[in-house]
Amino acid sequence: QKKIILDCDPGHDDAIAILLALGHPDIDLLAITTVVGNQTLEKVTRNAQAIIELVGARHIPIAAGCSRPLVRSIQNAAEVHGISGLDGTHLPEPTHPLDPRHAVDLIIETLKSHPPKTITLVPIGGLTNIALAVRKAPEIVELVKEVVLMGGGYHKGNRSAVAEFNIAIDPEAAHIVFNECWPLTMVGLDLTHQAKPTDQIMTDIANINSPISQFVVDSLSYYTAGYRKRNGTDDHAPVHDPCAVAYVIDSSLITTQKVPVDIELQGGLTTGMTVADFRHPPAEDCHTQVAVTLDNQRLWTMVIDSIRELSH
Ligand SMILES: Nc1ccc([C@@H]2N[C@H](CO)[C@@H](O)[C@H]2O)cc1
Ligand SMILES: [Ca+2]
Repeated sequence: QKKIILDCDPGHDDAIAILLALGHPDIDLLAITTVVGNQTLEKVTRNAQAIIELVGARHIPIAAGCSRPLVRSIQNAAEVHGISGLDGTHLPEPTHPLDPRHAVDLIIETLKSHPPKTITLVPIGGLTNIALAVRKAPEIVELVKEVVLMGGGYHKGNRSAVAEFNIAIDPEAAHIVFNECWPLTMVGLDLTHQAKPTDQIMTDIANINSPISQFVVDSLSYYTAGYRKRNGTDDHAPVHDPCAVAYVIDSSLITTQKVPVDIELQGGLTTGMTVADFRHPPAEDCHTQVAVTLDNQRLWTMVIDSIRELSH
C-alpha cells in the first residue's frame, strides 16, 4: 500500500479524489487536511467531513488548515463548485469532530511518526498549508517520499491565460513548494484536461446504485452542467483531482517528463504561471517532472472500482 496525506479543497473533483483514495486497496489514506480554495475553509472542511460521513470512514483524521493565502486576498471558484462548494449534491450532516490540530501540525506530526520516505503528499488545492508546513518544519522535506500535486500547467491555464487556479490563488506558496528539493510531480491541466468521463462511464457509475454512486452522479452532473454552460460545449468536464491520486496508485497510467519548473510571482499577465523550461535536457538533480499523457479509460475504471468497493 502507498501511504498518502491528501490536502484538499472539496470541490467536486476533490470529492472524487477522496473516494478514489478511500476505495482503492493500494492506498492507505493517513489523513485529510483542508485549505481555502474552491470555497471558504469552513465550507470545504465541512464538505470533507460530510464525504467521510457518507462513506463511514470516521477513523481518518481531518484537520482544517489555512483560511486565506499567505500574502494575497481570498479568491474562490464558486462559479464552478457552487455556494456550498458541492452544489447539486445531498450529503449527510457530519457527526464526527475535526482533529483539533491545525492541518500544518497534522501534516508535520504524521510525517514524523512514520519511517522516512514512506508517505506521499498529495495536494489537490492551493499550496498554502504545504508551504507553511515546510517553513515551520523544514526537516519534513527529507521525510516526504514525494509530492504529487494537481496544479499548474506547462502550456495551459484556467484562472488566466497561463495560470491554473490552485497555483494562481497562492503563487507565493507554490513558489515555496516547487523550490524545495523534494521529488515533485506536477499533474497539471495539460494532463487533467484528458480526464473526461463519457456517457457510458456515467451510466456505469449510476448502475452501482448506492448512496455513494448517487452522490458521484449528482456531483459530476452539476459540475459538467456548469462546465457546458460556461464553455458553450456538450463535452464532459475534465475531472482534475483524481488524476493525482491515480498516479500514486499506478504511475503507468500517466507519462511524465523531467523538466525544471518555477512559479511567476511578478508578471502582470503571468502571475501564478508554472514556467517549465523545455529548452535543454534536464539537469541530473532536476527534482520536478510534469504529467503529459493520461490513460483516461484506466483512470475511470479505477474510479468506478473504488466507488463499487465503498458501496458494499
Ligand atoms: N474551473 C475550475 C475547475 C476546478 C478548480 C479546482 N482547482 C483545480 C483545477 O484548476 C482542481 O483542484 C479543482 O478542485 C478550479 C477552477
Ligand atoms: Ca481541488
